[in-house]
Order: sequence, then C-alpha cells, then structure tokens
Amino acid sequence: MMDYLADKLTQWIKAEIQKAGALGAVVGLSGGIDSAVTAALCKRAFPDHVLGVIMPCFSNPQDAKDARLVAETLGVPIETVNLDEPFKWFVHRFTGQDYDVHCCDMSIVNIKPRLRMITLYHLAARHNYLVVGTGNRAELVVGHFTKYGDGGVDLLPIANLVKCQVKELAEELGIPRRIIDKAPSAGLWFDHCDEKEMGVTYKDLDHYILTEEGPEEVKEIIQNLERKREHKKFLPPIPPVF
Ligand SMILES: Nc1ncnc2c1ncn2[C@@H]1O[C@H](COP(=O)(O)OP(=O)(O)OC[C@H]2O[C@@H]([n+]3cccc(C(=O)O)c3)[C@H](O)[C@@H]2O)[C@@H](O)[C@H]1O
Ligand SMILES: Nc1ncnc2c1ncn2[C@@H]1O[C@H](COP(=O)(O)OP(=O)(O)OP(=O)(O)O)[C@@H](O)[C@H]1O
Repeated sequence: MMDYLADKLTQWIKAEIQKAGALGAVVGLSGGIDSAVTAALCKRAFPDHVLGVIMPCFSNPQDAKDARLVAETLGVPIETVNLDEPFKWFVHRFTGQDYDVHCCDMSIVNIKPRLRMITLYHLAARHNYLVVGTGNRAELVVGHFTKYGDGGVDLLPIANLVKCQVKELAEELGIPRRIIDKAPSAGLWFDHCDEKEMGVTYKDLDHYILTEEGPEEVKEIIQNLERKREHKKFLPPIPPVF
C-alpha cells in the first residue's frame, strides 16, 4: 500500500512541477520527519533537481545534524542559510531587546518561518524550482503552521496524510529511524513541543480526523482550533464588485 502511495505522490509532484514549467524542487530540511518524507518524494520525482535547504534560526544544533543525515541518506544536495542574524535584527528592531530563546510571543517567533519562506522563494526562483511544502493533514486541520511562513509554499504533497500515515510512508522511503522517532516540534522556542502547545496529541488528532470520534474534550480543542484558524487555508477574502 505505502509503495503504491509513494509512487502516486511522486508522479503527482512530477506532474505539478512540470505543469508549472519548473525544473525541480526546493525543500526546507528541518531534520524532522515531514520534510524528510517530502524531500524523499521530490528526489524520486526529480533525481537531479532537488535542493534541500537547512535554515537554523537559534535552532537546536542537533536539528541541522539530523537534516544533514536526511540529505546524505537521500543523496540530496544542501544549501545552509543561517538566519540568526536577520532574526536578531527584527527582534531588536521590534522589541528593543535581545532575543531570548524562551520567548513564545507569536508575533515574534513567527518571524522565523517567515524568514525561511523568503529564503526558499529566493532559491526556488534562482533555480526555476518550486517551493515544496511539508504540511501534513493533521497540521492543516488545526492550522498548526505559520500563515505565509511554512504555510507559504507552492505544493503540499503530504497534505492528505495524517501523522501516523506520514510515519508509515517514512519507513517505506527509508528515512532514518531516529528521524521517524523524533518528537514533533515546530522549534519556535526552546523546548517547543507541538502536542503540548496544541493541547492534543497527534495520535488523538489523527484518530479524530480519520473517524470523527474521540473524547469530548479532545474534539472541543480540535474544533476550536479548526474554527479559529480556518482563514489560513484560503486566499484572503475579497469583497464583491459593488
Ligand atoms: N479570521 C481571520 N481572518 C483573516 N486573517 C486572520 C484571522 N484571524 C487571524 N488572522 C491573521 O492570522 C494571523 C495569525 O496566524 P499566524 O500568523 O499563522 O499565527 P498563529 O496561528 O498564532 O501561530 C502559528 C501556529 O503555527 C504553529 N507552527 C508554526 C510553524 C511551524 C509549525 C509546524 O509544526 O510545522 C507550527 C505555531 O506553533 C503556532 O501554533 C493573525 O496575526 C492575523 O494576521
Ligand atoms: N531549521 C530549519 N531548516 C530548514 N527548514 C526548516 C527548519 N525548520 C523548519 N523548516 C521547514 O519548515 C517546516 C515546518 O517546520 P517545523 O519545524 O515546524 O516542522 P514539522 O512541521 O514538524 O516538520 P518536520 O517534521 O519536517 O520537522 C519543515 O518541515 C521545514 O520544511
């Protein structure tokens, strides 16, 4: 089943990129499972035209090591762009203070994924590639991404897969075990844990998405996030012609 899915998604990526008149794919490699799976599919679609981009921004150094492991395993070339300095500049300009890695003010930390988006679009345009996003179905349902940050992409190949399906696909694609077993984190602040922030585990989230069932308190959390963040999934509202 997963080999079939891998083939289908590979063909889909190839067709979408060719339809756009582009030559390949740029993928931000965080050292996590979603970007590893996305890069692996892109590599299958365009063996010689995938660029992995590692963009530390006050990140845990282990993440860049993991990202390099993914790139080596897949045979994907990498470019590293360190975003510490531009991020530091923004923080100082907006707060008048030095950046503190414990800061979880979203107006500040969302600048990180937005700087990554700028970087990926520059590299994509330079190579005539598309920016391939890594969002999965669980993240999309609850809007667990930064609008015009990691949400600002051209294609979303794994957006129909919940987290446990991404894991199964990762095994099929030969992603290293330590990447598959890593705790999911958006890495926006020190010790940032997706499940802790959302208040729901990926296991419960996947189960709810696939069955519409689960404990009432879990359903409530998910439905609240869905409502509050629905706007992220659409183009900005436009008034009718008056
Ligand atoms: N009703 C509405 N209609 C139109 N626009 C609306 C809106 N409500 C807010 N907005 C706009 O949206 C903004 C809020 O959205 P946004 O800027 O995205 O910010 P927000 O949703 O507050 O934060 C991003 C979330 O995504 C998570 N994240 C980020 C990056 C990567 C990952 C990952 O795991 O991969 C997860 C992060 O941990 C956090 O929970 C507001 O500042 C406002 O500009
Ligand atoms: N340090 C980084 N270097 C390069 N790309 C990054 C980095 N951090 C995040 N990204 C990009 O933004 C996406 C969302 O980042 P996030 O760290 O929130 O991970 P995620 O959604 O759990 O995905 P993953 O499982 O790939 O880590 C990543 O999949 C990757 O494409």
